[in-house]
Amino acid sequence: MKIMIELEEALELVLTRIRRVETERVSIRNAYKRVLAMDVTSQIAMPPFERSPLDGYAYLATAGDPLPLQLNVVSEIPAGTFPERVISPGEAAKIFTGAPIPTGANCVVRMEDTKQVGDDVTILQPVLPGSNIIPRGEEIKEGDLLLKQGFFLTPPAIGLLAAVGLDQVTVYRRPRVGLLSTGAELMEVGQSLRPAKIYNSNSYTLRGMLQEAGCEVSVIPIVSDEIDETIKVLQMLADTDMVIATGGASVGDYDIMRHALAQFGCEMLFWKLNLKPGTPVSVGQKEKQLFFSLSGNPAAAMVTFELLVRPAIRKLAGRTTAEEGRFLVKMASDFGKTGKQRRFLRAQAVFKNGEIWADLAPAQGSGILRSMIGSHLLVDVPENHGSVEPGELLMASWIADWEA
Ligand SMILES: Nc1nc2c(c(=O)[nH]1)N[C@H]1C(S)=C(S)[C@@H](COP(=O)(O)OP(=O)(O)OC[C@H]3O[C@@H](n4cnc5c(N)ncnc54)[C@H](O)[C@@H]3O)O[C@H]1N2
Ligand code: MOO
Repeated sequence: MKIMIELEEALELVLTRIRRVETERVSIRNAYKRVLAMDVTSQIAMPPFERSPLDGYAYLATAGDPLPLQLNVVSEIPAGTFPERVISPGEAAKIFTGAPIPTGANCVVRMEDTKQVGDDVTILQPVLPGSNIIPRGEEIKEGDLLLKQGFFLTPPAIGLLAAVGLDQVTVYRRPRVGLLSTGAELMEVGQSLRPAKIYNSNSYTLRGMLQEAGCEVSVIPIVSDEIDETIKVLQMLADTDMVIATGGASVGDYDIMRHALAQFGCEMLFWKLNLKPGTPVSVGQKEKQLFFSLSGNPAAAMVTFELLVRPAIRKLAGRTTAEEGRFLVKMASDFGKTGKQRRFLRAQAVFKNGEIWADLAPAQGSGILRSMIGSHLLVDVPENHGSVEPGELLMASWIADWEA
């Protein structure tokens, strides 16, 4: 097992082990935030017919039309009505927005530039041939590739599926993730706090992050620091794709997680990342299941979730669209960095003069959950960097899917 590796190496080790989940058919009504498992091509053109973008009159325009132009209104075409009547020279059809252009007409003049009296209309502002006609297939042609496999279905994407008449799509099933918190000091909410105990918060934080990432989550209430009990719990999670445990990850006598994983039959990929917070991460694999043992420290667990677990879930879920990129931010605060290790700092994004400034959360301790409230960014301070100065440029990434 490798010990103390770089994040990038850890990501590669983990991502090569991940096979995306199987597929299922769902109604587009239930497809929001699901991942497409098929390429979607359109069977129809959109719009399926030439149509009018405005309310007015359709007629056959020529370059030398007199001004004003007198026409005989021979039909009316509301949206949704097929125009049977062919329009001959000297005739016009009263037409409404979204209605098909009648045969024989080659333009639409807007209502405001006309005057109708009885069956006669005067065109006060004649238009050129071709004016105000939306061509068939303006947006989509038959056979167009609309969305690729791996696309994360957003509201406009689902609207697009509806626009071309698809009522069902093949998507990847939701990843199933098991979550457990270890620690003899932990208590569940709803009980009064006993001496030397704290409430379990990690299960709640991570459950939300997993649900937001589109996972089905099985939460196991608190597990003690016993290897045997931990193995029993891991057995209970046999039908999950991934298990995330917090606590018991470090070097103490009660830090049993990686030993439990190994005894359970996992191949251990690595232990410890060369970064802070969250150094003592380990990852194991048993058959198709991946196991992440994260630090019990609440902020450290969230940061390593962002850095390592989230990309793994994206791949498991079948997503292929680009991850949120990294970008330069200007530091709005200083940070007296003591250790040599690479450090990820939590910061609020502040927009000033068209630039993104990173205003650091006041407390950066691994256990300080409040530092994640209102933090939008993880700022990457390289190894051996020394203290961070205000105005300095550093790389950062968005902490996905959160709002302040
Ligand atoms: N001698 C050493 N000690 C420690 C080292 C080290 O290298 N040598 N590493 C430190 C670092 S860095 C970290 S990070 C922590 C990681 O500890 P564990 O992953 O083993 O986590 P625990 O000890 O179980 O818990 C740490 C901290 O977080 C609290 N906690 C745990 N679970 C929860 C939960 N579900 N909800 C809320 N809070 C939780 C726990 O009570 C501890 O206070 O190890 C250092 N030690
Ligand atoms: O790696 Mo730990 O989270 O720094 O304290």
